Amino acid sequence: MIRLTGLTKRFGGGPDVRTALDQVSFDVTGGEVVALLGLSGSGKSTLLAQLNGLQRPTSGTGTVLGTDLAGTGDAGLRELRRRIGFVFQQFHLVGRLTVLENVCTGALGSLRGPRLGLFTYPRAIRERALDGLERVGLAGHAFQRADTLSGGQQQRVAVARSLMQRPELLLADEPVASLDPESSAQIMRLLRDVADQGRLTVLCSLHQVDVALSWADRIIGLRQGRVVMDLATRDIDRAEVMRLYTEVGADPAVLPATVAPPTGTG
Ligand SMILES: Nc1ncnc2c1ncn2[C@@H]1O[C@H](COP(=O)(O)OP(=O)(O)OP(=O)(O)O)[C@@H](O)[C@H]1O
Repeated sequence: MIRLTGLTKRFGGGPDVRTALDQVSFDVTGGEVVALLGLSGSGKSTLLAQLNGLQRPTSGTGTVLGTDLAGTGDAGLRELRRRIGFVFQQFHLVGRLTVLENVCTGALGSLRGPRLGLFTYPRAIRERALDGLERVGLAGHAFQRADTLSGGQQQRVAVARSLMQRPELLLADEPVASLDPESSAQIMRLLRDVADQGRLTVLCSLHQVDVALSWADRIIGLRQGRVVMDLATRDIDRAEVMRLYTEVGADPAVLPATVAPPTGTG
């Protein structure tokens, strides 16, 4: 599903060069649910942007769903992105459109030409979008303007929209950072259900250690762009994960041993 070997990403050059990812190596197998943890600036978003081909690595190799991240052209990377769902911290819904139409936009990658208005989408797409809303518990809000929903509801719509692509891999970048604890729990349960029912692989960056521990099969911890922790959640305790945040000045090389989780953690 995912194989990264020595993946490095640098921004800028000369004295201002910034290494966002430093020799990142790990594999993710199908159906795994992985939380990415680390301080602000540790490289989580950059890693997700590498995985969906939005940014190219500076060095190292990476393969996602069989696509070589460094060696594939722009068209090939666009094709890869059609197979990957993405959920962001900001939901990016179009506020003036109905909830249902927002979900339909998730299918645009498989349609030709732009669509303006719900009824310009094929009926099969509208039906699938409605099923998706049912799944996230919002079918009753289908014809409401998206900007009339709460933040938690909007994020559920965003999840339904991302599933319209029938993704093989779902990447989420701090999907609950702007939500209250109850809405956060709902979204994480939803992502877990979606992963379990669809045998979907999920990688999700998070700032909430407890959410990650109760939700993920595996935790990958980053510090200054390096993987310093890679453990199955069942083999890890909270104090160990907190070291990612507390030993701020520590050299990443001396942080908790990187332990590859056993295969089949999902
Ligand atoms: N486009 C860019 N140009 C220059 N530097 C960048 C760029 N994107 C990220 N960086 C730098 O790379 C490092 C990693 O950033 P990244 O956004 O991946 O961290 P993060 O762990 O996702 O942080 P946060 O939790 O705050 O979202 C940071 O030092 C950041 O300033």
